[in-house]
Amino acid sequence: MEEIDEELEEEMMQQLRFKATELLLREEWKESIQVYTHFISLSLNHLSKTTTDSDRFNKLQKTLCLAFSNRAEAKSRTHHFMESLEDCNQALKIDKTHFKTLVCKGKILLNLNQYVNAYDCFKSAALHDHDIQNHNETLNGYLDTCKKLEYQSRTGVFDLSDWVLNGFKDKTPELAEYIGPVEVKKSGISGRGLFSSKNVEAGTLLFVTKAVATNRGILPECDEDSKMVMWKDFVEKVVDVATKCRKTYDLICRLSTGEEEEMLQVPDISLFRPDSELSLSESVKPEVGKILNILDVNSLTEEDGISAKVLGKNSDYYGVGLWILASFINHSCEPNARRLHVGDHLMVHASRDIKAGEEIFFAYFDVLTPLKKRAEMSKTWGFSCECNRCRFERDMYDRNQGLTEIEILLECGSDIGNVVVRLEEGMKRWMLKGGKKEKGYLRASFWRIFSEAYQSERSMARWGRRIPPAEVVGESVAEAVGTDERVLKMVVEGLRRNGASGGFVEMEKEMKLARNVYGKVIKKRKAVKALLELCLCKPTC
Ligand SMILES: C[S@@+](CC[C@H](N)C(=O)[O-])C[C@H]1O[C@@H](n2cnc3c(N)ncnc32)[C@H](O)[C@@H]1O
Repeated sequence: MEEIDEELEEEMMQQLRFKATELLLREEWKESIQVYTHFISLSLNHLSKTTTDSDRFNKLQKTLCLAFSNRAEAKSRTHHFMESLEDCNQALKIDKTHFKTLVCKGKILLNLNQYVNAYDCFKSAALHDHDIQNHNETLNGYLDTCKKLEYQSRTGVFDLSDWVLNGFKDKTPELAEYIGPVEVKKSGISGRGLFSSKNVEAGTLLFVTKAVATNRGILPECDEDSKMVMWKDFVEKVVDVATKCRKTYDLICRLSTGEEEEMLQVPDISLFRPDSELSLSESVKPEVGKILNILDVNSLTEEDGISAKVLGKNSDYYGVGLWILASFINHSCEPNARRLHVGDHLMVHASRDIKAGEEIFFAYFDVLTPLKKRAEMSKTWGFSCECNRCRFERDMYDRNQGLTEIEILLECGSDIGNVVVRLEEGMKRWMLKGGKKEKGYLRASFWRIFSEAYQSERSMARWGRRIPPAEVVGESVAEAVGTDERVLKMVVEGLRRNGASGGFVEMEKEMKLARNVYGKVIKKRKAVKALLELCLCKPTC
């Protein structure tokens, strides 16, 4: 009787195994996971009873190892990386040289930014490869990738030059996660902030981090409905990742919901390092409401990130994402850092020199806009900006009528050149002592009129002699509130228009400014020049 039962059970296991393999081959991952789970549970039960017959025992162990390995593959395809890793470990417990499992585990570890551990897995796979000819190339590719990413994440040496020089036609470069000279500390602005732990020069890479999730698309004409659909999909993606990875969920939960920021804990920077402890605990049921609040406060859009428009994307492109470490950066209307989106990675670099202990800020929204507009924008983020620039400008509006008069002139449709002259002359009167930085602030706030005036031959013919050259205005803005592509374009066009371009000093000036905008991750001079030319072709916003 027992024998018949056993036979039946074996036959059933055989059928389950065939079915699971078939589903795996058809890439029906979820279904295949289910069948493998059933098979594994029966096999484990069977194995516990098969202790005397060593041949049968070994055969069963072998099929069990393969089942764990295949289920790991299916789980990794559905992004259940932690569970997949557990299955790999189970398979390797049975056979630590199991080629397929070693490769699968290597790929998961690579995905989880565990470059050294991934390298060890691929190396071990290469040692136990029975089909050297077929696998060599793939394995060598993985080994090279691990080495390259480990080097990047250790040294912070990244170079996107070749990609740029190829016109962004190659596939997006592979990037490691990297944490440079930064730490999270209590901020004088609100809650926590990210701070520089060293003196760094403009252009220096501060960190590179991969998105928890992103959602991208082409949205013509600011289509709000489609934006909503994209947002909903994005939220679902974040919840999905949080459900599948406890570590990510724990990190997300450390982010601000915008309320009671002073009570929030300051996390140690080591928590964000790619090699920080992985927790293999089972998946969690995230609090969706909490995640929603966190996403409201911390998601970044790519539409204003330079890569959206420069690095190969068109202007209708809209992308939204959550990058955890970047979420500790507070906003300033005179930022000292910029972000560059490359694929799902966010590269943050200093756009001005930053001293050790100084807080790092980037702009959450366009800061080349008047105070009123910036106040509206920060309100949508749920705060009122108290940066030096906002305080200075608020004080200016309170103290004298000059700026209000400038705004009235603009509203009345006065000649742009005339308004620029009024502003320039007003600034001489209002800022009796130098006020170089303050001039830069106001020029940044009235950026639009400067930019329109320089574009208008009529205005320049009439008012040009009383308007400072474009490069002077651009440089003062860059110094006061930092650079962006529009500032770069204004300076370079100004230099070229005045015939001042081409000399060594001017060339160096252009290159330095471009490095501040794009960061030192574009190493080759030729690539910086290519970006510069691309930026000059774009219409002035
Ligand atoms: C992405 S988080 C920045 C990190 C945050 N301070 C924290 O402790 O997690 C955005 C939130 O920080 C605060 N914040 C950022 N910049 C600010 C600023 N310039 N002034 C006031 N609050 C700011 C606001 O509460 C905003 O909702």
